[in-house]
Amino acid sequence: SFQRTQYSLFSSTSSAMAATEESLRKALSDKQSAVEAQGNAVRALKAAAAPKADIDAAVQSLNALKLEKTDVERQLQSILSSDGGLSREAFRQAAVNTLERRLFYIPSFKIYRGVAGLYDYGPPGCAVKSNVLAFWRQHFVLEENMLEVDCPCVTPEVVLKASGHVDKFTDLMVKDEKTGTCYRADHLLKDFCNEKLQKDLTMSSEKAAELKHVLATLDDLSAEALGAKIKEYGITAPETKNPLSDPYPFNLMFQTSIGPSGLSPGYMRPETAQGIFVNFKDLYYYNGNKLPFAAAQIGQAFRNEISPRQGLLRVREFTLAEIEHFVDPDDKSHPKYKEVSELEFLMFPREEQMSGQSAKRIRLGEAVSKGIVNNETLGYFIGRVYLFLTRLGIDKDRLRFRQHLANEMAHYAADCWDAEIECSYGWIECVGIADRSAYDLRAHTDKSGVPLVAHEKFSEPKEVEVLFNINNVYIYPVP
Ligand SMILES: Nc1ncnc2c1ncn2[C@@H]1O[C@H](COP(=O)(O)OP(=O)(O)OP(=O)(O)O)[C@@H](O)[C@H]1O
Repeated sequence: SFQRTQYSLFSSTSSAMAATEESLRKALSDKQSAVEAQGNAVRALKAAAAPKADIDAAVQSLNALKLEKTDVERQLQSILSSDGGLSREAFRQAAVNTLERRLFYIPSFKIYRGVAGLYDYGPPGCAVKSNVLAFWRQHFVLEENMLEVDCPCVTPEVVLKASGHVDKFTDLMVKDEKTGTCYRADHLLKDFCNEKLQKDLTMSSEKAAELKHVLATLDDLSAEALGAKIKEYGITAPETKNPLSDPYPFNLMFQTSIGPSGLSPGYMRPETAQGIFVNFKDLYYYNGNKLPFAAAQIGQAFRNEISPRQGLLRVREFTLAEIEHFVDPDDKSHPKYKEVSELEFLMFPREEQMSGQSAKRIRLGEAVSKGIVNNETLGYFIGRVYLFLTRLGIDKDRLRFRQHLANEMAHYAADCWDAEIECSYGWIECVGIADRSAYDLRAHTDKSGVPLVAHEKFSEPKEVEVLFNINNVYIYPVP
């Protein structure tokens, strides 16, 4: 309850704050121009040796304008650091100190000075975690009759090669050119934009809009584009101010080898989903060879994050709870969709992000019928995640569903939405909901040679034409 009371101090909604901020920035830039013009007028009067009364009157209006400008500056400053009088940083520090003192969590291996991104849960932390997981299991696995599995964390290379993780599970990294310290390139750019927006009161509204656009499209930037922005804004290493290298990809998986020979490479799994995909054939059989069905898994995931920060929000080992729902690609309706279609909450479609608008309240049914959300099944899970998070106690005004930008999604994905929660670190992704098409099943079918497919029995026999390209053995089923 301590936490909820403190958070309720941050009262303004972010969209109202954004509108006020924009109008204050505009007012400040108008006042700045007026002060400059009046200053020029005073100088011109003095140069022309105008009568003293005229000069005094002009100086008086200049001073009045300066006062008005200072007033707008103060208002802008106050909304930029606004949190009801309690600084977010100070509040967070107080919360962290309390949680650590009461052993909700403890930096792992503390007596050896700890390891960044690794944490232990103490007794109350274990109790909270176990309650959250029990509720997750109840809300998703039991209420939806999902098939739960529990697979190993150590995964042979072949599985993660097939899924694309060995080649593509990377973040863009930059290095301090003198000390070699590593940073995540997009995080440095994000911090730069946020700090500028908060602290640079003289920034024009055009520049502010540009930085907001960079923030909105950050996940969309290629290594080259990120490098160009870092250079353009003169971003340097945070601690030393040394120049930074160009961004380059770093694979986040912890590598290991399985067995004593060292000949069988493996990785600590970066997600639990692959365990479900490789078991598809048996799970489908267990489900009576029928679609749709869902499988779920709760377990540890490991990511060698470049520079873990933000406490428990970005760590190197964490518990993931994942669901894979398998559906007929030609029929993505959901029998229980009606149960969630009337829910209304904050959604942030990609169009709004690109044009610099804020998230808005949309009825889920409307988002699906207008095609903003790609299909009913995806919409159903967005609704279920909304119910899960709000029943867990998340404030619905600090919860939004943000659609991935086109390039942010993997090429095979049809649509992706992140549930984001606004906390003292800003909007943080907590759940990812994606229509991944049949990419993973197809990839494991190709690599393993075991067909991970479902069959549909038509009520009437159908005649289909199949074209064979003998050279490449491509098969084109004609619907
Ligand atoms: N290092 C981490 N520590 C804690 N939670 C994480 C970490 N990485 C991802 N998550 C959480 O796991 C969920 C699923 O992971 P997903 O693969 O979608 O993340 P992601 O999009 O790769 O994350 P990001 O791009 O922020 O690194 C995310 O929604 C996020 O809440």
